[in-house]
Amino acid sequence: MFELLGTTLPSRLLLGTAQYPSPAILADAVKASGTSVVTVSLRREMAGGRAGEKFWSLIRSLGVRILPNTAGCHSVKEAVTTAKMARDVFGTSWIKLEVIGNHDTLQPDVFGLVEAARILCEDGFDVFPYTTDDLVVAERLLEGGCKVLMPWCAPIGSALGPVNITALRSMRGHFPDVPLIVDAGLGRPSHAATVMELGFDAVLLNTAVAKAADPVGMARAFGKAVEAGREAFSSGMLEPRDVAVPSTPTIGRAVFS
Ligand SMILES: CC(=O)[C@@H](O)[C@H](O)COP(=O)(O)O
Repeated sequence: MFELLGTTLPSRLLLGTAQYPSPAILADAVKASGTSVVTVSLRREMAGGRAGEKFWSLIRSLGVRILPNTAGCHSVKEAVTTAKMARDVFGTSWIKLEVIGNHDTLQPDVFGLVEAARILCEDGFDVFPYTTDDLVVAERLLEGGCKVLMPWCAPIGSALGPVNITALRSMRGHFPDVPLIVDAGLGRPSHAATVMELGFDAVLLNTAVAKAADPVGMARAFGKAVEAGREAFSSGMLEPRDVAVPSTPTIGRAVFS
C-alpha cells in the first residue's frame, strides 16, 4: 500500500497509456501490471475524434485512477490550459505537468515548469511535475506548492534506465519526506527495481511496456520488479564491501583429522 496525497494506492507502479498495439492489449497490460493509476494525455487523445471517445470509455472501464498529463505542451500557457481542460473532463485535481523544453531530447523546460506549477498549485491543482534531478529546481517546485516530484531517470522513450544514480540518490537524501516518483526513461524491470531500492516511492513508465514484444508480460514483470525493489529497500540491504567475508559459519565445523 502506498499513501499518495491522502489517497491509498495498492501499487507503486504508475503506467502510461500511449503507443500500445491495440486497446485490448492496453487493457490487459494495465490489469497485469497491478497498477492503480494510469496517466493519459488529454491533447493526444482529444485529437483522435471517435477513436478518442472509445479510448476514454476504455480507460474509464479499467477502474483505475486517472492522472491526466500535459504531454506535448511546450509552453506555460499550453500546459496551464491543458491542465484546466483535464480537470473539467476527468473531475480530478491531479495533473502530471510536462512542459517540454527541447524537441530532440524532450527534456523539461524547468523554468516554464516552475512557473506553470506555481499557477496551477495556486488554482488548487495537485501538481505532479515531470522534472530533472536538479535539486534547486526541486526546491523551487516545492516552494511553488508541489507536494510530490517526478524526477526523470533518462529522457522520455530512451529506455536508458537510471543514467545518474548519484543524482537520484542525492535527491532522495535531500527530500526524505517528499513523495518522489521516478518518471521516464526506464527500459527494463531491473531499472525499476534499482530506483525502488534507492528508496523512491514509485515509478511511472510507458514506452518500455507499450513497445515490448509482449506488453502484457512486460507489464507484469515491471509490477513485480517495483514490488521487489520496494521490499528490498524496506528490508535493509547490505552495503557492498571490498573484502570477502565467509558466509558459512566456522563454529561447529566437522573435524577430519
Ligand atoms: C506517458 C508519459 O507520461 C510519458 O511522458 C512518461 O514520461 C513516460 O516516459 P517513458 O515512455 O520513457 O516511460
